[in-house]
Amino acid sequence: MNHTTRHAVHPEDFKSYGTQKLREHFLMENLFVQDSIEVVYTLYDRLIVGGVNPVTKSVKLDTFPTLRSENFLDRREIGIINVGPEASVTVEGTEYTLAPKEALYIGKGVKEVVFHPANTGEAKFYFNSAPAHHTYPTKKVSLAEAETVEMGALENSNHRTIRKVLINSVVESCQLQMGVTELKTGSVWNTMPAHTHDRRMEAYFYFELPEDQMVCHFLGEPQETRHIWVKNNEAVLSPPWSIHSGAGTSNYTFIWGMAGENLDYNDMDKFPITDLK
Ligand SMILES: O=C(O)C(=O)C[C@H](O)C(=O)CO
Ligand SMILES: [Zn+2]
Repeated sequence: MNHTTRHAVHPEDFKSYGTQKLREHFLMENLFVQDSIEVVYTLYDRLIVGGVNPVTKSVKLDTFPTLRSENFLDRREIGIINVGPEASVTVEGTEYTLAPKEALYIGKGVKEVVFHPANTGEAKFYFNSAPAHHTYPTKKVSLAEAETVEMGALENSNHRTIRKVLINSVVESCQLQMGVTELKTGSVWNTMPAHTHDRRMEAYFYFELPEDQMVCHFLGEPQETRHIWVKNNEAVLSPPWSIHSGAGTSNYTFIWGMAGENLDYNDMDKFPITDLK
């Protein structure tokens, strides 16, 4: 397992950041390394962002020094979404086969989680993990079980399907929420009108983006926005004071994950498009 730490940034300092510093603090590249688990430990609600790419062998979710716990999930919960071909995850001996984009919630206290290679193609799992003080049961969630909403319109280049897979109407969790948003062909804008939610931080992971295309991801306070160019299979952190919205040079899919003060997806402050700066 390889792990790095991201410290929290003050919005006043953020205003002075150039391209390199923005990328160092907010962009998460190289989340998939063969037969390894890549972990970014953030100081935003202590959310962990991770990627697993088991190819030649199964890979166990080990603890790492920052956690100072015997097992990764001793004081945490985790949400895993399959971003590769069908592949399975074993949780204390029970195997869960995940079709593409299916999700698995695993509660606090589980001692053993193992990610397995796919039968066809390269398995890839993306995960978010947050501190937890209560144990909720492990649950697999299919896309059909997700709370699904259609948003936007092709005329505004933002027609998309938001699937809330790990959300409190579908699965019990302490603070973690995750979902999968798919842009329709011809639509490129996500999360517009943009919003913030001071009560929760968020991370976006972009995938199903052609290798020669990119997403221009916008972040910052609504009247002090900056951008980061993001490639396929890369993630971006969004502090609670920041908008998180992107426009791709093609359509794409992304996973959003949140942790913080509440579990209320609709608790967000939307900004009129014409107020953005
Ligand atoms: O396309 C969207 O809009 C989203 O998917 C928005 C995210 O779900 C989000 O930002 C939740 O806070
Ligand atoms: Zn949001």
